[in-house]
Amino acid sequence: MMQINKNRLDEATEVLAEVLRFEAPSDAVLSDFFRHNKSLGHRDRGVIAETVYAVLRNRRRLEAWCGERATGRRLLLAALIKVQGISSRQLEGAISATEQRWLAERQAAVAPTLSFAEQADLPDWLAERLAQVHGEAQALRLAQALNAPAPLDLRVNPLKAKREEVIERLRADGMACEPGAYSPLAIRLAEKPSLTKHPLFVDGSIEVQDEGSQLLGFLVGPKRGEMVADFCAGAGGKTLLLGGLMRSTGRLYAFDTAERRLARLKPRVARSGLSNVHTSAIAHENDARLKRLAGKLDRVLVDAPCSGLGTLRRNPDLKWRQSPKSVEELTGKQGAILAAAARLLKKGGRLVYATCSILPEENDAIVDAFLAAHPDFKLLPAQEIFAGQGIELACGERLRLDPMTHGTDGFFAVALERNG
Ligand SMILES: C[S@@+](CC[C@H](N)C(=O)[O-])C[C@H]1O[C@@H](n2cnc3c(N)ncnc32)[C@H](O)[C@@H]1O
Repeated sequence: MMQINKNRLDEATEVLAEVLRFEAPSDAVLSDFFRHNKSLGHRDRGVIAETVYAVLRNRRRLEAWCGERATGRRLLLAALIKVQGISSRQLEGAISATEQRWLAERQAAVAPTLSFAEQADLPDWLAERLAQVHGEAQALRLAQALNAPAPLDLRVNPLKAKREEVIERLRADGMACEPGAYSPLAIRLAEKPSLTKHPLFVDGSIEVQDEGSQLLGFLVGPKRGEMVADFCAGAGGKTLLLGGLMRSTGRLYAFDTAERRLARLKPRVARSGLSNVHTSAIAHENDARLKRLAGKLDRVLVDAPCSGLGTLRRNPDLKWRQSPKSVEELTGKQGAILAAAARLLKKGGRLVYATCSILPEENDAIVDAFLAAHPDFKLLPAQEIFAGQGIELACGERLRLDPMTHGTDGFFAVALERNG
């Protein structure tokens, strides 16, 4: 049972006020806060982060429960009681007499009637959009799965270790874990221990990566000796997997427009033991540096910048930070990046378009428009690509993953082959 005290509650109140301004990603606001409050111990940090995230995940239901004047502080108290199962007695030493009276009054009040969007704990626009796509009942189940915390998944680096050995070692170290359901390299932990100092992490045998994200690497399916590009590599979660599947042979370009993100890839590449990765910051998707690669690559992954709404389990703030307007802006970029990346492929080469979004406008709509404008590309059924690697996943042509059905984050991906 979580231990709450006055200090933890006051610190959480302070950082939540900053988080609820939604000017920066919540994980960045929290890390910054902890960096400036070094006296907080590991446990304090855990409790504060968990409670802030409980508010972000359940904000609409908690606001309704609080009634009028749902301040950040009240939302925290509501989250402790309604989400984290703390009793008002346990809170007595941590809160004022006025707050105790307010809590007692709210607990005695009749439960409010919730709208569909409040039940789904999504902004109205997103709840409506998901209901249009899936129908209300299914949209509600999907929302509930997206509003729950994610498990911790690891990916084994095939250059350094075997999955069974890693599982054995983690279990010997007291960590309950199971092989992933789909990715041959995935391990799912029962809890969320900090692993950054674990010898297997330090020596590059494991990385933290959602199992769904791993499946995108298998859809690219690069072979030894090939020329491959990870066009939107970021900090390189997928680059590392692609490099491992290539057994560190051939050439793997990691491009991104954000130099700071690419910089975070460097130490990860060093740990992984890969020697085939070439990182390069580009100014935009039509950067002149890409010209010399036109028509030369065997495989290109476009892990496009997207709303991230498939990752609400890990980034619940995104549902409050995205809007129809931000999604529209992203769709323009996605189409342009896909068209530019396609030029790098040689005949017979494979292009994978992927997002961690659950919105058709960022997914099918982008691929359909691309296929209409590029008759020299055709879809390769994702299910067959997986089956060829011994991965059983009944996904048909286009891969759609979601936490409700697969226990992974929400992802969309298609594989396209250049024929002309
Ligand atoms: C979904 S993230 C990539 C995550 C990364 N592949 C991973 O697995 O960790 C999308 C990335 O696209 C990058 N990006 C945005 N615009 C771009 C462009 N025009 N060309 C290439 N990359 C771009 C962003 O900086 C961001 O790192």
